[in-house]
Amino acid sequence: MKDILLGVNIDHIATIRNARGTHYPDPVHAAAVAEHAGADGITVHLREDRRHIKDRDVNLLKDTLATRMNLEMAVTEEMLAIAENIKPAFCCLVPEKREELTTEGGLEVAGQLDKITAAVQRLEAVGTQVSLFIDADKAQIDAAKASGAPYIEIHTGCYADATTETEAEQELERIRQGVQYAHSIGLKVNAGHGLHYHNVKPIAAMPEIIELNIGHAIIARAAIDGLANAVADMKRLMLEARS
Ligand SMILES: CC(=O)[C@@H](O)[C@H](O)COP(=O)(O)O
Ligand SMILES: NCC(=O)COP(=O)(O)O
Repeated sequence: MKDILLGVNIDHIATIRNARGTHYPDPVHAAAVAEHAGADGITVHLREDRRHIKDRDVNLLKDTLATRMNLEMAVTEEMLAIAENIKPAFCCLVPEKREELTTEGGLEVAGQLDKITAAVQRLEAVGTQVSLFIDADKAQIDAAKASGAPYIEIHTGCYADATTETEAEQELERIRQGVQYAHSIGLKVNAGHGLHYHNVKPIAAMPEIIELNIGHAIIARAAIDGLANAVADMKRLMLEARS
């Protein structure tokens, strides 16, 4: 059985921290725990609006990660300058809309090939391997190849959001075709977005995929799985105070 890698996206540890403006939970701490549990890499999306991950997190993770950072970011001058300074092992270029709840689709590479190619060259020049977050669409895959990026990450959101089995099967087949085609033209293929404990297996079974990036579902599961201990600890402290 061929190995598959897991990149753990810790954005939503920062979402919880930022909800109260506290110092906890700290994404840096979460990254260490995820690595200890077997994560092959840590993914953070530094959004232009800094709604979850902050510059401080990226700066600290750069010095503390035992595995490797996959920095997701929009293709803007500000983000390119940050990445040139941080020099993450991987940089995943993603589309970004200020109002969106989460990433809504793949990056338009074919329509802005010169801009993406220039970004790839700048990042590769500092030793960062670039991945393009794209839909499983032949034109986008061909454009990704033309840009010189060694990796793509196939957007699995439409599969994850499918509301019927038929729709999920269709999306899965579209992803399968895209993954196989990208692999056949020499691209290294990752995948991610919206994957959870009930939908991951058919994607993980695709042998061409090197790595899955998964965040929201893992952080959500951690909150639920950790709740019993968290409540018991608090109750113990309160009772101790009365003893
Ligand atoms: C690019 C991608 O699929 C994810 O990293 C997603 O954008 C995470 O961003 P949020 O955590 O803000 O949803
Ligand atoms: N690129 C996908 C990612 O990093 C995690 O997405 P999600 O699991 O939080 O939807």
